[in-house]
Formats: sequence, C-alpha cells, structure tokens
Amino acid sequence: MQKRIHVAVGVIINQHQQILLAKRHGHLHQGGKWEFPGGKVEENETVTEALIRELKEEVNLDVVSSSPFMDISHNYPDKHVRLDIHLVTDFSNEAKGMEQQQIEWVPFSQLVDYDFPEANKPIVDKILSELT
Ligand SMILES: Nc1nc2c([nH]c(=O)n2[C@@H]2O[C@H](COP(=O)(O)OP(=O)(O)OP(=O)(O)O)[C@@H](O)[C@H]2O)c(=O)[nH]1
Ligand SMILES: [Mg+2]
Repeated sequence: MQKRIHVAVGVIINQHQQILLAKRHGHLHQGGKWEFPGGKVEENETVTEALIRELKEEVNLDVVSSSPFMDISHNYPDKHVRLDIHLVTDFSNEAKGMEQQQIEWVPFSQLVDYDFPEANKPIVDKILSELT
C-alpha cells in the first residue's frame, strides 16, 4: 500500500493579480519544480488550520480568509497525494521564503512558463480559465 498524504495548498493572489510560487528544494519529492505553498495536514488539524500554519511557516503570510478552489487526487509512482487547494486573496504580511526556498509573484499569463509537479496541471488550467 502506497503512502497517501493529504496536503493543504494555497493559490495566493495579491492585489496586482500575481500568484505566489515557491521552488521546491532539490532533495524533496518533486524537487526543483515550482509549487503553490502548502504542506501536509497533520492529525488533529483541519485543512484550514494546516493551510494557515503552512503558509506562515513557509512564506510568512498570515491568512485572513480562504475559500475552497479544488480537490485533486494524484498518484505519483512513489506516493499518492490529495491536494486540497484553497484560494487566498485575503492575507497580511510580506511573502518571504522562510525555508531558504526561492519564491516569486507571477502574473497569470506567465504561469505557463513554470515547471510544476504533474498533479498541478488541472490547477493551472482552472486558474487560467476561471480567474482571468
Ligand atoms: N505544497 C505543495 N505540494 C504539492 C504541490 N503539488 C504536488 O504534487 N505536491 C505534493 O504534495 C506533497 C506536499 O508535501 P510537502 O513536502 O509540501 O509537505 P510539507 O510542507 O508538510 O513538508 P515536510 O513534511 O517536509 O515538512 C509533496 O509530495 C508534493 O510533491 C503543490 O503545488 N504544493
Ligand atoms: Mg510544503
């Protein structure tokens, strides 16, 4: 039985209509690819709590509110992930790569130029078709 992990993911959009991407460190699963910040939902934690905690830990943002965007289950050869993706347009503080990872605010039209994990393709498609 493969590992199946539940992940809280934030599509964070600022007032300039840019989306926050972070580059996964090379040694991690799907390393070197760009991702939407987020991480594993721990036991005894709701998805919203995990989202708030992870965005603070990874990119220093304080989420004020978020809304569900989409839910994706994807099987990688080595693990199964369930991405619980939320839109975050209401947040405070300035984005910083708290884990020495590269971060970038990217205009919607440039998302196609970034290399994402395979599971992310439907997310990018939905952003481009529904949010632009
Ligand atoms: N955060 C994030 N994870 C993604 C995305 N797309 C995707 O396939 N994943 C996968 O979902 C999993 C997320 O785990 P993670 O490494 O971010 O978890 P975490 O922050 O809790 O890390 P840690 O357990 O090393 O502390 C990874 O296997 C990653 O490859 C994405 O856009 N954002
Ligand atoms: Mg993470």
